[in-house]
Amino acid sequence: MTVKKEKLVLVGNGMAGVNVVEHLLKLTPDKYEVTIFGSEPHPNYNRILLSYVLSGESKVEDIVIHPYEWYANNNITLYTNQTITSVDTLTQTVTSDMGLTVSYDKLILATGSNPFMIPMPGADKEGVMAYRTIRDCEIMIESAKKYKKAIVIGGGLLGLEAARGFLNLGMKVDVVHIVDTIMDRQLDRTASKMLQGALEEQGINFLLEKQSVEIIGGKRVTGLKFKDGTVAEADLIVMAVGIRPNVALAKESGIECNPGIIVNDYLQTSVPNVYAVGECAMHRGIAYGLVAPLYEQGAVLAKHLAGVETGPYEGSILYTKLKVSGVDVFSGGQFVEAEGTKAIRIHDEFSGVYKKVVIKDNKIIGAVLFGDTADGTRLMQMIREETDISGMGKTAILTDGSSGGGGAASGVAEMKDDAIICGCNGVTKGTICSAIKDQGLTTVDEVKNCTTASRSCGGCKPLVSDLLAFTLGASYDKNAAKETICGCTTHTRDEVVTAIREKGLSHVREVMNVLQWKNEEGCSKCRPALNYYLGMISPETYKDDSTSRFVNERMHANIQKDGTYSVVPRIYGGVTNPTELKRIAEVAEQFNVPTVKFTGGQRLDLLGVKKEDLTAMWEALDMPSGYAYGKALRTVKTCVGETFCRFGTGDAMGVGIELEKRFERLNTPAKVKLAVSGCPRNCAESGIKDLGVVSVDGGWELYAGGNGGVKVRVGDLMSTVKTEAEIIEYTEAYLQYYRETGKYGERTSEWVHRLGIDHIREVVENEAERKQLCERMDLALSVTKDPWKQAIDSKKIQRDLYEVVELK
Ligand SMILES: Cc1cc2nc3c(=O)[nH]c(=O)nc-3n(C[C@H](O)[C@H](O)[C@H](O)COP(=O)(O)OP(=O)(O)OC[C@H]3O[C@@H](n4cnc5c(N)ncnc54)[C@H](O)[C@@H]3O)c2cc1C
Ligand SMILES: NC(=O)c1ccc[n+]([C@@H]2O[C@H](COP(=O)([O-])OP(=O)(O)OC[C@H]3O[C@@H](n4cnc5c(N)ncnc54)[C@H](O)[C@@H]3O)[C@@H](O)[C@H]2O)c1
Ligand code: SF4
Ligand code: FES
Repeated sequence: MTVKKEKLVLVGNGMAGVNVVEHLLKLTPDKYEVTIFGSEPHPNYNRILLSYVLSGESKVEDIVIHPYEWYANNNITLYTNQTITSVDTLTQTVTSDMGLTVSYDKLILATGSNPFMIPMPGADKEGVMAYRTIRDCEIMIESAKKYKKAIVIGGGLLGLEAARGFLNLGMKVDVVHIVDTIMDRQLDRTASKMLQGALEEQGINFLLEKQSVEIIGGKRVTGLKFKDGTVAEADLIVMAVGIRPNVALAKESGIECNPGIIVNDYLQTSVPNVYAVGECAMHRGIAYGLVAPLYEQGAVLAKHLAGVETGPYEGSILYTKLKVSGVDVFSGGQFVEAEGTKAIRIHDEFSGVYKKVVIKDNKIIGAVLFGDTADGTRLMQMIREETDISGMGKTAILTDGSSGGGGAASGVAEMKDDAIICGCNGVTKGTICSAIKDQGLTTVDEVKNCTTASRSCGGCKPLVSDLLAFTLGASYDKNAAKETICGCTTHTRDEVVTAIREKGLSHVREVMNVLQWKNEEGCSKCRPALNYYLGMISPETYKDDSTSRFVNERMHANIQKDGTYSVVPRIYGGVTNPTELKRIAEVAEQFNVPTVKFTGGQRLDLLGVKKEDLTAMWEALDMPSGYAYGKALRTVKTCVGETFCRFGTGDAMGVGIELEKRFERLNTPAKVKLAVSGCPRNCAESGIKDLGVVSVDGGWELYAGGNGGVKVRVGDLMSTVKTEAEIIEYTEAYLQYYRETGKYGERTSEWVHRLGIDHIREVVENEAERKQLCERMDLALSVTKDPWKQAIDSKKIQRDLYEVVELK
């Protein structure tokens, strides 16, 4: 006899609701027939990670938690893009805006929150928005292509993450905040001011103690007016001033709300068989706005619905971590000192680290960390477990950053199995330890893939590492928490490079064999990387493995979205002449090139070229390849400099041409762009190039690690030199050091950030080291050949790469 399943309806396809269903499927897969309604046109996704989508670090498809197949595989009926507009609690049915009515035995309301929109005049203008959904994120990304200046109202977590995103999208951004300390709900004054300083350095402008009173403009916003009469310009305004539980549906259905949907310790509402979970729920007077508490609620609700014994949900202690790269901020528990509390503080102004722990009755009740947040999760555990710290020294409570990591140091051994290690994903110590033992996991990455712990904000990584140490004992290699080249190997970039050098390895397959690659064919991540490292280490003897290169590099042309190619001849320093221009024009005509375009790097791009025309075009052009497709030197942008400009103090064109001629064809870990400006007016944009040269009074300044692309970064001043010969020498040393220590695919902006400009300056300015680097660079440059010339001279290359084979 088959038992009839109960009908469970979930309203809200967000993080909290679907998490309950996930638990239920594990606890009692056959008890319920599940139907889910979601207003958004997407399967369940990780809202937290929207900040990474906005900042360009992730794509929308990367943040989906459960794809459509998950619903199908678990027999869940999903209605996306459909909003439930009424609940009839007597007949136990819900009805959607599309007129669909579904009955339930149990109903979960997980409708989340609505962003609070300040009701001021002009708030309905085009360009005024909230930041909550994938759609919002897409609008912000699209707007950044058209508009230049954004204002974010609200200097809380959401506002700051949005502001950082705008910077990455190339917009200028003001953050308007009502009081004089940002993140005032999470940080004390000291940490707040340190954070403000760090974010100002990144480029965010703060307008503090400002009360917004009116949004001005025509149909679309043009500015924001404040109570003090001042106005700030804006093409886009994002309101991030907090959220309100979304209770419209519950209220209209007669379910008690104040202001969130009132629930008891088992998440039951005032109406039988109706539950509420997540940001819409109000538990003991609190509506939470972070995922950790929502998952804690979900775990209790799932057990309750499964009929499994469970304790009550008694509330959560909050902790947060700002997800802005380059700043580490953590806040947890009751971080403001009050009567009866004492605090331990460490404030190292040199390294920009601030740590404060608030203590009451020998127990830690709150913490604020800035600059080094490794202690965060451990301190949270001590807060939750009310650890008695009377016997502990100050350094046992707050590490100095060098001692962290050992299983014992972080106290993971003492934690209970149900202690939550990863708040974002609600993963407990027990789950992680079982997975490590049962699945034979040895790295943090493997734990992430298997359990989802550390998948979101990453704040729990140190603790996951400690759990590996605790579970695997002496066999745990802490370095296994290292960043491997890819999933085919357990080796890091540095280990592979060392092995190539020490073992004298000479081709890609040999490296994979000797270092016991798990996947003997390698993958698109490791093969190009190995090919680069081998060439960098032995430039004279290594035979480039073109099969390990990406298609653009193999073809020496960028493939376009319609399958045609682009041809970009080199124009040194962006300086050309009538003969060259005529030739380019003639070739474009001869080969019917549909589009000829000036690039941002001051050269000409012939677009829409057929594969079979490539070799003949290069031959006709008779110009060197511009390497527009390669991880190599791309362009050297120059201004006219002292030759023509009345402000110029240096020969920008001359220096630029010399640099480009010297380093053309040089393979580098990622693409490299240079620029030379003839005076600090910087018309060649030297501040946002991998190396930017600027003529100043009495010499030249060299700026390192700039980037004007996805992650905009202003270059750091590396050195000031006197002569043009020194520019070449310093650039040689800098680029060679990048070649030798950069990870394949890592731009100089990331590399300079990782190694630190002080370190790079020390290396480059040390005469002995500089000379050695230059020698190795000269060797690398001595063997480069123009790929187009090689193709023109080789019938085999032409046949293998460029001939179109007619299929019969
Ligand atoms: C950009 C951003 C970054 C964040 N970062 C963090 C972070 O780092 N750490 C953290 O802990 N938290 C973070 N949060 C907060 C976290 O995302 C939320 O706390 C969490 O998503 C709330 O989950 P929920 O399921 O309660 O609500 P939601 O995720 O909002 O889900 C509710 C869903 O229900 C749908 N819905 C509403 N009414 C109906 C209806 N009547 N019918 C059908 N569907 C309906 C909504 O469209 C929505 O999809 C962040 C939030 C944002 C916006
Ligand atoms: N990293 C994270 O954990 C993270 C990231 C993003 C969002 N979130 C969550 O999403 C939710 C929304 O975030 P939020 O930052 O909007 O909410 P919030 O309530 O945390 O912060 C809003 C901020 O806006 C300020 N403010 C209020 N009115 C203002 C006004 N008129 N003008 C200027 N400033 C004003 C407040 O002082 C406060 O600091 C929160 O629950 C938050 O915890 C968390
Ligand atoms: S950077 Fe200076 S020298 Fe060069 S074009 Fe601009 S103003 Fe003239
Ligand atoms: S705590 Fe955020 S990913 Fe684990």
